[in-house]
Amino acid sequence: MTDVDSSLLPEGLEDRLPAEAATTTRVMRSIQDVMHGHGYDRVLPPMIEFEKSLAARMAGIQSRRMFRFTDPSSLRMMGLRSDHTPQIGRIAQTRLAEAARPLRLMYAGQVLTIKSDGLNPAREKLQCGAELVGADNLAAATEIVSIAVEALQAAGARGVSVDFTLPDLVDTLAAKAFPLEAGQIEAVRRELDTKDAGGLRDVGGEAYVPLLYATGEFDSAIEKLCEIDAGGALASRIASLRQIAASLNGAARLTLDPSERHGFEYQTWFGFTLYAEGARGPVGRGGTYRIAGNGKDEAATGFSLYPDALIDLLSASETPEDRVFLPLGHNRDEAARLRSIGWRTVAALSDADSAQGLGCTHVLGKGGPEKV
Ligand SMILES: N[C@@H](Cc1c[nH]c[nH+]1)C(=O)O
Repeated sequence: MTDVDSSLLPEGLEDRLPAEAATTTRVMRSIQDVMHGHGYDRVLPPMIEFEKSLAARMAGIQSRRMFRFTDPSSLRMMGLRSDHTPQIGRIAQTRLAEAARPLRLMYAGQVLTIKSDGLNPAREKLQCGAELVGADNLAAATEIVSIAVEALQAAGARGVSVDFTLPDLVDTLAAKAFPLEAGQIEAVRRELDTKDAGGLRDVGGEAYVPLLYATGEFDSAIEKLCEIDAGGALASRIASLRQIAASLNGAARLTLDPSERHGFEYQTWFGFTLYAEGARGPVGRGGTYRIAGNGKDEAATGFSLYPDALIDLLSASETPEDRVFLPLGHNRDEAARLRSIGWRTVAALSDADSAQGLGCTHVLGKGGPEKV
C-alpha cells in the first residue's frame, strides 16, 4: 500500500529540481557578489529564535504571520524567521553594538510565513539583502536603492522597475497639515489602501484624496504630489525622492505610489518595491526604518530581494551546462585537468552506463572531450 501523505509536500512548499536549483545557485551568488563588492559583510542568523526577539525590535512586525511553537527544551515561545531584517537588527544591537557605524551587513537564506502573500501561494521564500545600520538619510537611501537594482541586474533581471512610496505619509500629514483624530487614522489608511476616493471622503479624509492621483510614472506623479499643499510637511521627502530618482540615472523605470503600504510594516519615511519584467509579483522591497534598542534606537536602511520569481523566469531559458562522460578506465589525470578548467565530468560506474543515458554532451576520447 502506498502512503500518499508521505510523498506530498504541504501547501506552499516545494522542491527545486536540478535545473532550477542550478539557476538558484547562480542567481544567489550574483546578488551576493554585488553586495559583497559594495562592502557588505555576510552574517548567518539562525532559522529559529525567541519570538520576542523577532518581533520586538521593529514597530509593526506581525508575529501572527510567523510559524510559532513552544521550545520543548526551554519551554519558551519560538518563531521561525519570516524576514531577516529584524535578525540583522538584533545582531547590530547586541554582538556588533561596538562595531563602527554605518555598519554594512548582508544575508541570504530562506524565510517562512504561515499564510502565503496575495496571489503568490509560496510560504517559503528565498530572501537575500543588505542592511545599512546607522543611517536613514538621503545618502543611505540612494546607496541602498542603487545596490538593489544593480544586484537584480547582475542576477539576470531585465526591465527592472522601482516603485517609490512614503510609508509614514499618513502619520506625517495627520500630525499637522491634514489633522485626523486618532480613531480616524486607520480608516483613512484603509481607504487609501483600496484607493477609494468616495470612501476617503466618507471617513473625513477629503484632504487625502489628491494622494490617490499622485501615482504612476515618477516624473508626473511627483509633480502632482508637489501640488498638494501640506504646509511644507512633504517638501524634504519630495526633494529626497527626486534626488534618489536622479541618482539611478536611467538604470530602472521609476514609478511613485506615495500611499502604498502593503509589505511596509516597519519602514519610515522612505520605501520602495522592485519589479522585473516577466517575473510574477514583486522581486524585492526596502526602505528606511528604526531598530529599537535598550534606550538606544538606531536608524537603518536596507533592502530584501525575493529572487524566486526571477529564478522561475530565468531557469526556463537557461542552457544546460556541458558535461563530459568518463568511460570506465579513463585517464584520471586528464579528467582532473578538465575539471580544473571548468568542465563537469560524469564517471561511468559500470559497463551499463553511457553518455546518452546520463545526459552527457561529450565523451572523453583520446584527444579530449568529443561531442556526442
Ligand atoms: N525586510 C523587508 C525589506 C527591508 C529590508 N530593510 C528594510 N526593509 C521586507 O522583506 O519586506
